[in-house]
Amino acid sequence: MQLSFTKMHGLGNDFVVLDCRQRPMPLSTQDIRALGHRHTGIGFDQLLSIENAAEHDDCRYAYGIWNRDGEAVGQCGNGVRCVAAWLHREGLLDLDETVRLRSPSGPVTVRLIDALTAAVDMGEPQFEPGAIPFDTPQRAERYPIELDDASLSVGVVSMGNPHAVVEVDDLHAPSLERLGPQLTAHPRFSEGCNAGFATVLDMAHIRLRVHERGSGWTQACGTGACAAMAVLHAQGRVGREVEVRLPGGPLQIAWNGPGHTLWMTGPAAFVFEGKCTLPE
Ligand SMILES: N[C@@H](CCC[C@H](N)C(=O)O)C(=O)O
Repeated sequence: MQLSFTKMHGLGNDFVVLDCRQRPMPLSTQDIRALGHRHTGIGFDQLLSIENAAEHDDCRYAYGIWNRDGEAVGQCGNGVRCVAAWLHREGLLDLDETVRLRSPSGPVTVRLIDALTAAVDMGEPQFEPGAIPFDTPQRAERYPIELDDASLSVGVVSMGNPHAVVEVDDLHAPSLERLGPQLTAHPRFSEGCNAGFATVLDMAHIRLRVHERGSGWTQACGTGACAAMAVLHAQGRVGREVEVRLPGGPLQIAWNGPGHTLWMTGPAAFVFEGKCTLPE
């Protein structure tokens, strides 16, 4: 099978983007794993498909998201900015036009500020444990979680995908290498979670690293940045407009609190166009 693709990234969170407007996404779970492999495939954190929206949908296009491990997921913040930039390059989305796109977890509203910068309405953060899903008898701002050799105090939220957010003093502590994978796979998250480790610099600046479910440590996680801002805002640790700096660079996040949707602004980049042949 011949495959044409676009390699893109958002702050180093890298994607293979497939144009699936004329045919359904052709890859199996095994194909995705093989293509995502950094040594024997193309290499990516997530695969994105760009699809036509269903008839009568008020969204102009739809997109699908798969982690490198082949599992389909609900949302990808860096990915949606890349989808918007790709649609613009194809002449399907104008600058400054506001468009709705259907993600696997529901519609998002996107506006391209320039050809490679998008502002995205990521919806309202969901703190209800059942929405994440997170196993707890009652909702709280922070939950104690026991790992093999550490006890963490964790905030949880869904941005269309599950996130845990932990405040830490040192983002480079060697222990995070162990804690990230353990938290991602903790049994209280029945579908796993994206584990964000955040340092609050002041009310408007956060530093963040995310160990992603299905992809491992990434250079940036857009929904992770939204989740960190939402959790830390709910805890009174940051204000309404925050720069979240990830290893790959900064995202701007704005949220007015419960009852409001959250906006993320950041870049998208094209890397190269490619073709590959998959073994039958
Ligand atoms: N990198 C993404 C998140 C991708 C999905 C995530 N790994 C999950 O399993 O939920 C982002 O930029 O948001």
